[in-house]
Amino acid sequence: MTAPLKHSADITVDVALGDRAYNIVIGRGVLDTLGARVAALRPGVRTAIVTDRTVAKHWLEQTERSLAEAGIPISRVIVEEGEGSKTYAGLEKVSEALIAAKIERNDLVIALGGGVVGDLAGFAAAILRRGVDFVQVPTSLLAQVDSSVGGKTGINSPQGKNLLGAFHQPVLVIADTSVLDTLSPRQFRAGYAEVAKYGVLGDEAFFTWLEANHADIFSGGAAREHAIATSCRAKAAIVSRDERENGERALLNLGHTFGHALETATGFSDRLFHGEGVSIGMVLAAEFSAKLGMISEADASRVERHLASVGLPTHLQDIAGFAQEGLADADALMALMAQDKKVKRGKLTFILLQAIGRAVVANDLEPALVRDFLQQKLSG
Ligand SMILES: NC(=O)c1ccc[n+]([C@@H]2O[C@H](COP(=O)([O-])OP(=O)(O)OC[C@H]3O[C@@H](n4cnc5c(N)ncnc54)[C@H](O)[C@@H]3O)[C@@H](O)[C@H]2O)c1
Ligand SMILES: O=C(O)C(=O)C[C@@H](O)[C@H](O)[C@H](O)COP(=O)(O)O
Ligand SMILES: [Zn+2]
Repeated sequence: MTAPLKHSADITVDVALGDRAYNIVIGRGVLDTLGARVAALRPGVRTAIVTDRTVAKHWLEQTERSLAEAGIPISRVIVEEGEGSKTYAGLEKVSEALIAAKIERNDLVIALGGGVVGDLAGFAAAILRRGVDFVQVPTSLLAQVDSSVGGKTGINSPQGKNLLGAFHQPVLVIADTSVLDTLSPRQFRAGYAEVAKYGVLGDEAFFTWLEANHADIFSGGAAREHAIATSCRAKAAIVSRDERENGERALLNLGHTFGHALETATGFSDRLFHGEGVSIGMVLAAEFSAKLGMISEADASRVERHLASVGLPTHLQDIAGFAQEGLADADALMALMAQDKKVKRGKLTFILLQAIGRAVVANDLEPALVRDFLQQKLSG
């Protein structure tokens, strides 16, 4: 039994990317330091905050106050919440608003929100006047542990997840853990899937720690900050070694080949949040690894048990409306997975497990093997 953690002072994690390096600042209340940090980083800058309606209701005033107190001019763009904004239409809305606000090349876009706002605002910043810097202020658990770090930005196509985008690193990430207090339990849980992912893919000791400490993470204890910082360190380390996913970074995609296909099949709707798709996808990846003889059935069950124990969906049948057309159909899911960005010369790439804490990139998998596995899961 480990001693309970105490709430720590702010934690800073460096993302070591040479001239694109930046800090992730994690802690309760760090949102109030945003203005001073931005002013120090970019004296005289003007900003445009991009956020969604729900986040604006809870956190826009405090964000604007911090910037205003540092004398920073602000304009704002507010989009609808949810994946419906991570679209061509959402990108047009944000881009045109930034142009109308006369955001110049040396100004800053501030993404205040979850992964949807971060990906959307980051992509708009990447293409506005061929590239404007941006700051991530992640407000969901998922965004604090994953999407705000690493510079993947983009939007969805009706044909697949994140099919349009750019690598565009933020210049600063401010992760105020107190903003998570207003996040819904279902959204918090969805974000937890990406936390567990770091343990499953590369850190068995962290996974074991999560098994013992998840209740404290969910109730807002000090374990929460530790989990967020550990996740950010893991992602920062991988991204700094392989910024553009030529190799090792693909490990961060554990569960996503299946998960993204499921999100697309459910129309990027509330039937399945991204983290929920990752949860089911991670279990499928573990079970597929077991079927291929790479890990034991017991290890695959251990992954499933932990995710299920926090209330995450872990089976295809857990998705609302599972029996509807498209989902319970192995060929349809195979067709969706064919659009995955890891596909090379038409061949699927999967992230599989050699152990809990040791994921590997598997290229060239025989499609029939994947299809048979899916068929078995769909009818099981
Ligand atoms: N770029 C990356 O590396 C990366 C990594 C993981 C996920 N993603 C993407 O991130 C998206 C999912 O992100 P998400 O789970 O944050 O979803 P999201 O951005 O839709 O946020 C979830 C919901 O919670 C609300 N919300 C956010 N913060 C809140 C707060 N503090 N209080 C109250 N409500 C709050 C939002 O309004 C929204 O309704 C997906 O599109 C996924 O593809 C990107
Ligand atoms: O940062 C990465 O790399 C990831 O794969 C993190 C994922 O959690 C995230 O969902 C990412 O957006 C997926 O990337 P994609 O390239 O498969 O769209
Ligand atoms: Zn993800």
